[in-house]
Amino acid sequence: ARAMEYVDYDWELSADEKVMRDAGFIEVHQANGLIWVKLMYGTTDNIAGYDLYGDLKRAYLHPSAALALGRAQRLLYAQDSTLALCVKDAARPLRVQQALWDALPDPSLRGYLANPKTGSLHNYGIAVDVTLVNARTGEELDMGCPVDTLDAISQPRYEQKFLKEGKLTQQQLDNRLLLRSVMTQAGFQTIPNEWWHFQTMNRAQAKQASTLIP
Ligand SMILES: C[C@@H](N)C(=O)N[C@H](C)C(=O)O
Ligand SMILES: [Zn+2]
Repeated sequence: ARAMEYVDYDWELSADEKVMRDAGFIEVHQANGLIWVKLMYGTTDNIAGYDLYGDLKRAYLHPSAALALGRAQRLLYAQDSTLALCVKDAARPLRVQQALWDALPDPSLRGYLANPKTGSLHNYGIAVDVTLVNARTGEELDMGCPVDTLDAISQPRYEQKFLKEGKLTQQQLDNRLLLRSVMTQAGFQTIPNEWWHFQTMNRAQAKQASTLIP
């Protein structure tokens, strides 16, 4: 056997990525290479206002969510090949969940974030925050508000009301509905508070099936 076959590529992975890989998580581009990834907590443009990820640059998910995301991208491509999914967050270490919780300006906003005491499905690699982009340029479609807008305008349960009040346009709602359609057909569940958040199982199932990333 040639020496190259024994090269260990661990040095390419950050400490978080090694933990995620050892937990059996899959990097989303292995599920589908057309998916865009722009991890919002790896920039300063997020609800905490600082970079929470450092050298964690790639998006990982538990296989149930990674494979479903690959299916969603294929469904989207079949429907409109000019669009692509864009992952804004995927597996998220628990310490980042705590940092987000601590950075929330107002306790009344905690409906938009899972309590780190119980853990988020993101901490198990079971949840993904995702939007639609132009497949060529990566420009995000108008969903009526950006991902992680901590306001009622983000909540799918109020969309019809906001449409009637003129606070959401039909095009913005159609964009959300297209995203929701491909994600749910692919096997994801929605939540009532956030148009961008999707998950493949509940917390009890996640505790059985997956690993909490510390
Ligand atoms: C903060 C937002 N991106 C998010 O992920 N919220 C859900 C509810 C979570 O923390 O699991
Ligand atoms: Zn989420």
